[in-house]
Amino acid sequence: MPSHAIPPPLLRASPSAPAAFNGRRTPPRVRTHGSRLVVAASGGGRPAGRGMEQHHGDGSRSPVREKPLMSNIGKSTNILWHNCPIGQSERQKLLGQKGCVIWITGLSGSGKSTLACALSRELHCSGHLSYVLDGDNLRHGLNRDLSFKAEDRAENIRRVGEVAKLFADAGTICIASLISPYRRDRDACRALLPESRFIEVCLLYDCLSSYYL
Ligand SMILES: Nc1ncnc2c1ncn2[C@@H]1O[C@H](COP(=O)(O)OS(=O)(=O)O)[C@@H](OP(=O)(O)O)[C@H]1O
Ligand SMILES: Nc1ncnc2c1ncn2[C@@H]1O[C@H](COP(=O)(O)OP(=O)(O)O)[C@@H](O)[C@H]1O
Repeated sequence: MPSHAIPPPLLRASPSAPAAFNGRRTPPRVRTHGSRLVVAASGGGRPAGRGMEQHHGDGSRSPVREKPLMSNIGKSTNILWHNCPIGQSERQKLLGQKGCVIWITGLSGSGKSTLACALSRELHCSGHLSYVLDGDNLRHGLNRDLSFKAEDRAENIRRVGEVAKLFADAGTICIASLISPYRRDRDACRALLPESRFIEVCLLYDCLSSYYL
C-alpha cells in the first residue's frame, strides 16, 4: 500500500454518523479512487450554524440551533466554528482514556525533558497514548521565529498552550515541557481547559528561584 493510501477502517461509516450531519441537507459522499479519497459534497453547502454543538468548559456539549458561533478575528469577520460528528467523547471512547495536559515547568537543566520522556514511556507501557511537546524541539519548527525576550516567551507559551489543548481534545495525554517562567502565561494555558484537565508540575528547586515571576 502506498504511504499516502487511506487504510480501509477509516473509510467505514460510523452507524451514528448520518444523524450528525443534520446541519447539511445531504452528508458528503466519500469513496476511494485508487489511492485517493474522493469526497462529493452535494446540496446544502455550509451548515449555516444549524446542528452545531456548543462546547462547555467541562467538556460537555449541547446543541446550539439558534445562534451560529461566529467570531471576528483581526481583519477577518464571520469566522465560523465547525464541528465534526466525531467529537471528544467519541475519541475518548475509542482510546479508552480522557485527554489532559501535564505541564512541566522549570529552569533549563532542571530535568524537564528527562521527566517528560520518562512519564511518556511509563504511560506508553501502561497502554496510554501520550505526546511530548518539548520547548526545545518546538523551537525547531512551530516556534522557530521566537526569541527569548519576555513577549516572545509569552507567545511561545500561548502557542504551545493552544496546541496542547488540541492534543487533549484529541484524547491524548499531552506532556508539555517548557521553561515557561511566567505564571501569567502558564495560567492562561490552564484557563484553556477544564480545571481537572490541566496538571502543572513545577520542578520545585527552580520554582523558588527569583527567575520565576
Ligand atoms: N537564552 C536562552 N534562555 C533559555 N533557554 C534557551 C536560551 N537559548 C537557548 N535556549 C534553549 O531553549 C530551551 C527553552 O525553550 P522554551 O521554549 O522551553 O523556553 S520558554 O518557555 O519560552 O522560556 C532550553 O531548553 P531546556 O534546557 O530543555 O529548558 C535551551 O536549550
Ligand atoms: N532526576 C535526575 N537526577 C539526576 N540527573 C538528572 C535528573 N533529571 C535529569 N537529569 C540530568 O540533568 C540534565 C538536564 O536534564 P534535562 O531533562 O535535559 O533538563 P531540561 O529539559 O530541564 O533542560 C541531563 O543531563 C539529565 O540527564
